Amino acid sequence: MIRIGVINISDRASAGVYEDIPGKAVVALLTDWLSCDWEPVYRVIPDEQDQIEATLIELADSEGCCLVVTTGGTGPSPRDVTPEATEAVCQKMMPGFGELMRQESLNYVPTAILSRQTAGIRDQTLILNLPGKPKAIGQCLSVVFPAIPYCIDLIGGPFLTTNEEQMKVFRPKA
Ligand SMILES: Nc1ncnc2c1ncn2[C@@H]1O[C@H](COP(=O)(O)OP(=O)(O)OP(=O)(O)O)[C@@H](O)[C@H]1O
Ligand SMILES: Nc1nc2c(c(=O)[nH]1)N[C@H]1C(S)=C(S)[C@@H](COP(=O)(O)O)O[C@H]1N2
Repeated sequence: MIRIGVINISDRASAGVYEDIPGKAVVALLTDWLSCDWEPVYRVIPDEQDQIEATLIELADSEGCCLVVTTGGTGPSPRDVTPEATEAVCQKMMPGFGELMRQESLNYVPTAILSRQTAGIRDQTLILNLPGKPKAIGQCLSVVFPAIPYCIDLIGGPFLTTNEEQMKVFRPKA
């Protein structure tokens, strides 16, 4: 079974002050888009770098997720450390994901440039950061998702397929 990790990184969501709207939005979008069998591995944790790194490693190495999507903790506030934790556990960074998501987000908010969201590869897992604002989830994930299945192919992960009417992905011809 294909497994995809979803981690909401937020002090307030992990304390139960908020409902986890961003994490649920990620699961809902992937459910709409993916036509292959898959299951989410879902966590809600505070903005603690050690805990973020440990959860990313657990979902990649022990839970076997080919993709881990994080929400929140990408901004400039002192407790926003999601990009640092991502970089610490990845062998290779994929800066194009953050560049494209920020460019797209600028169509909605001038504060798009405040997100340091990025992506990286840990062995056979792609880790992707999204901002924590519920509205940002679809705006960011939909613009980068067309390249994600091929990225997972290239790192030796499972073959992700989508419902073409909902989400058309791109794989270059051999
Ligand atoms: N479940 C939610 N419902 C409504 N707004 C949310 C929710 N989660 C996040 N947000 C909004 O997104 C912003 C950024 O979210 P993020 O998770 O990065 O930080 P946060 O929720 O402020 O986390 P923390 O509690 O760690 O400060 C929040 O300030 C809030 O405006
Ligand atoms: N698409 C989109 N991107 C966005 C936003 C948004 O509302 N929509 N908010 C921005 C703001 S105000 C901040 S502070 C940063 C960081 O958000 P985070 O700390 O929740 O990750 O994301 C930015 N990117």
